[in-house]
Amino acid sequence: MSTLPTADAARLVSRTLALPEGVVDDLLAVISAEAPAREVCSWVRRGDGLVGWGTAAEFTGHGPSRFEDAAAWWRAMCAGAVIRNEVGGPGTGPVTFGSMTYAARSPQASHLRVPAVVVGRRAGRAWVTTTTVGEALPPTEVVTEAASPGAPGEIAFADGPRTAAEWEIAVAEAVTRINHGDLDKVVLARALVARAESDLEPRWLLRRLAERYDNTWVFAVAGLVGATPEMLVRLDRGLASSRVLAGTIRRTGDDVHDLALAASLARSSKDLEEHEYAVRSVADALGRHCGSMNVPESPFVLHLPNVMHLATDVAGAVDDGSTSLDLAASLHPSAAVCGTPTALADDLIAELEGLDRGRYAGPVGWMDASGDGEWGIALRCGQLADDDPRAITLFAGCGIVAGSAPDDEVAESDAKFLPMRDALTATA
Ligand SMILES: C=C(O[C@@H]1C=C(C(=O)O)C=C[C@H]1O)C(=O)O
Repeated sequence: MSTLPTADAARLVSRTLALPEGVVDDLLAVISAEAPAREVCSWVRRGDGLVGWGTAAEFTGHGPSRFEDAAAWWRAMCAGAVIRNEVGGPGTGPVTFGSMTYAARSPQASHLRVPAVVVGRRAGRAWVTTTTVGEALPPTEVVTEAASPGAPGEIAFADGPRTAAEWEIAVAEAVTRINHGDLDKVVLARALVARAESDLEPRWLLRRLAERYDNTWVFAVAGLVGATPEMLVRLDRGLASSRVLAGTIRRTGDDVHDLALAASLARSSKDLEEHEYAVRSVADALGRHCGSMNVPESPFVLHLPNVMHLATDVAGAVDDGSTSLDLAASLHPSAAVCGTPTALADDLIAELEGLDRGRYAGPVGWMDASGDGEWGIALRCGQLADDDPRAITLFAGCGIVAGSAPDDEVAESDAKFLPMRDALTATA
């Protein structure tokens, strides 16, 4: 069902040039104002990362083989490529952004997208890559600040397939199944639909998200826009690392009280148990590709403006030639977004959630021709509607374990909607 290129079509031609200091102070500001919403690509954290626009090549895939098909497509595109790269290092040369569906059963497509123009920044160095499919090197792009995006105006929010009250009942049912011994943990998600007065611009949302959530990766791929705090896997010249999050507490706005809450989160047996399942699932999957691993014994508390999470950074030295997308495929779905055991949790999600997650909770990120890249989990995000430029569906989910209280989980999901809700309703 996937669109694989023919050998002829696979000839990527790409040129990467260094940009002088001062040209790119703000990656998000250089994204072309003319780019249609679905063409805007972003992966930016604290000013570093990659943005892109335009289309050199595109892959869409479905079903259980979507990761394999995407990996084969990128290998074919890179095998025939002509690459002029005067910068070097991860994220230079031709780059594909990607966003994969959470579930193999989703009717929605998984995407790889090679922008015509990519601008990157890392440790004070900036570059521009132009890519095309054909014979001749593409012309270079003049990188400048684009016109500011417009605010979306008044926003109306409506329930997704389930109201909060209906979702609470689904959570209660999940707790019953867990107490009955059917499984240990399941992650259930809910959706909200937002409709704006004016067309929604990813550039507006990205900017607002980056301003407030500097501990996250601010992403956009094929209309999926968000700010994720969770790094599924980064591969940088053989070193793989992953930031596992699970176990959450809402912030109150009172810093002293929040510190006390952070201390209680680090001691909460319910949250530590939920966290341990997620770390195990990532460490086991990554361990299959790595000669040596570093798995810290206890988590730290990651502070975000809306919530705090238990977090563990896992690392390993990859010894089997896997690319970052191969690693993302074997890590997905982790217990942070699915549950434990995986197959039972996945079945319960299908039974109770009443939602097509689409690409929410799937891997989102980028990869270069060497296979290095970064894939986060698409959380704290929204999917722009295909048929309505003013509509976006927002998603939030919570890990449910034996000690979970359904009303607390509703409040936690509300807190997880906040980054996108605030970005939509910000006035400037
Ligand atoms: C599923 C989401 O978040 C995940 C669930 C968490 C939890 O239940 O504690 C914490 C971080 C994420 O791994 C989401 O934000 O939608």
